[in-house]
Amino acid sequence: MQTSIATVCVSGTLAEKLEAIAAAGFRHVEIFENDLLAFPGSPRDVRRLCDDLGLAIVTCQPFRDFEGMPAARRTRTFDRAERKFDLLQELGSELLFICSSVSPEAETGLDRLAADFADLGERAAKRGLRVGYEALAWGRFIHDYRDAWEIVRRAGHPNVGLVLDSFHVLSRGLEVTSISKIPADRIFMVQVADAPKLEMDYLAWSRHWRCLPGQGDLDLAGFMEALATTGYDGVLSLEIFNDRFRAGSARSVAVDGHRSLLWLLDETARTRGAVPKGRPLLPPAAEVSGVEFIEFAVDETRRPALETLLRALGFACTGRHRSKDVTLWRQGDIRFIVNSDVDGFAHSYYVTHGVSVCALALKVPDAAATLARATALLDVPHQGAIGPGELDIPAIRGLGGSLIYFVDGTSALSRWAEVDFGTTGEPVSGSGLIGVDHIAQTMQYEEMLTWLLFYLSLFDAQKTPSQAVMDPGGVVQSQVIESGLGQSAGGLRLVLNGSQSAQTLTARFVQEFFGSGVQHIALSTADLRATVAQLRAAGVPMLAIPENYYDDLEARTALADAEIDGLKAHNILYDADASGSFLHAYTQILDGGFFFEFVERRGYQGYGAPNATIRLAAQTRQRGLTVG
Ligand SMILES: O=C(O)c1ccc(O)c(O)c1
Ligand SMILES: [Mg+2]
Repeated sequence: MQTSIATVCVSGTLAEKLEAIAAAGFRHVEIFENDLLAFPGSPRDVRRLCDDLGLAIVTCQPFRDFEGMPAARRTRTFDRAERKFDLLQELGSELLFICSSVSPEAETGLDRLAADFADLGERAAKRGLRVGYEALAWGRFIHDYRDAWEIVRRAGHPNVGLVLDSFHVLSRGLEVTSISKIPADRIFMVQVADAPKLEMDYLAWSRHWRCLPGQGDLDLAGFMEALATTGYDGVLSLEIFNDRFRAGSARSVAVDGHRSLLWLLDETARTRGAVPKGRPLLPPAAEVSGVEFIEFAVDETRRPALETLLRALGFACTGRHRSKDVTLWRQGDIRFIVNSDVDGFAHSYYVTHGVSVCALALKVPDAAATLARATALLDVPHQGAIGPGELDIPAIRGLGGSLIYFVDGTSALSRWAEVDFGTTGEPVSGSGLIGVDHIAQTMQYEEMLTWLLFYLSLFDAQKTPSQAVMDPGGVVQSQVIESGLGQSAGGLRLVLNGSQSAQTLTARFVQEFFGSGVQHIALSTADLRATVAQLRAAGVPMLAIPENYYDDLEARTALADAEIDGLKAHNILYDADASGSFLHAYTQILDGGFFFEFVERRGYQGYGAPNATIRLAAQTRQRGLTVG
């Protein structure tokens, strides 16, 4: 299939849209009618623009309210279609795209509608053009692709075919098995869009809430599977009407769009076990089995404070880099790197963001294959300066320009700590911390779908339903991404947070950090009370939780009084789900808006979301922030 995108998906003028679409690697484009109407040049100019950018125009759509017009209007409607044929020929496109009528004047009857298409097909054939028919989910009479197909079938004209649009099929919950019975050469074009599951009318849902494949809840895999069964090998075009995309960066949406299609095609080929011609399978989605290390960027002046904190948290400096001003800190299975080297990536990250997490290293089965997959999905590889004898760990750009390194257990990369660092011999006493439980990244609200797609397409990972969390300054959207269910379960847990309200802590972080980045890291322990007691004794500033919270716990849970007193004494929050219970506590917000969380999971699978409001209010109080 050939990937394509409709100009309606991205922001800007038509020229800007086309430029962004070509820059993202597309070779086919659908011009949306309004973009053409608003363009201050002739259709031939648009064609030239596309030619120069290497873009073929698949269609200029839609053509509305064609079929079923009463006799008095029929001639005029056909004249309108002839004018559209003229336009298409000027654009160098051969497909007239008709969406099902919503006209109050339209009449129905499958044979009656088929006759209109047969006549139009004849006119199209004379010009070497074709006519495609799409059932809109809110079409007056035709809103089911199976009816549209029946009309196309009865029209019985080789120049009349069906257009499928995943949104119109899946939003109505239509079965997709009938797609697999349609002959491939009768399908003239396919559009894809995902969408979150929402209870609203089809038109508003479609015009504002469509999103890229993988970002929503529709069963696109099932749709693609049925389509692939037909042997269809034509155009697969994104048609996304989305308010966020309209306000976002055209370049970024176009790249995300291309990525989503490459991913969708790869997933489809993979589940079918059939590799399409000219499109080799990508290396498989990486199963992340853990966080290998987390790297902090600092400078000489801020380094002592960070080291004091790490020591108080129970970490020991176990390694010193052989050629750079970089140290390795360990406790349990947690490895932190503190980078205050004045050359290189970490330093430039520090200059922009201050003390911050500048890189994450993830444990994958095959680091080279993961880098190859990332590159095929249009990620940007990063090549840092390599010191003598030092390992070259594969890396790509992640959120806010930070890095994601890939480390595997099979190549020389597994020995990065010994190769790059000399040991200090410092023993680790520890505070009971065992591993990295999850990493929370704070970003602009508009970027959330980008990073959701980024992680879901690169890694073997799932999303859980997005949650709205109340901050004293507004609403924060929170999106969890977790690595697969098999061996890598729990290997990667990420929480993406974004907010449209300027006064939330989330939004303030993005402002003060000068961009998006890691806002907190949650570390696990088997005994949170003991860990917190030790941290407090070592002087770690913990976040104070109000009494009322514990009174409420007493009222709504079956926890014993003594247990609640223990939680209260340590400022520990509590949650439970069907699989177990969860204790968690936070440091105060530290330098740069960053903080740590400490968690004890007792079979529990969530993230303490019901407590997020309490935590955000406590942090707002800690920082003396006012809202209003
Ligand atoms: O919202 C619409 O009107 C509209 C137009 C053209 C399409 O292809 C479509 O799916 C929807
Ligand atoms: Mg459509």
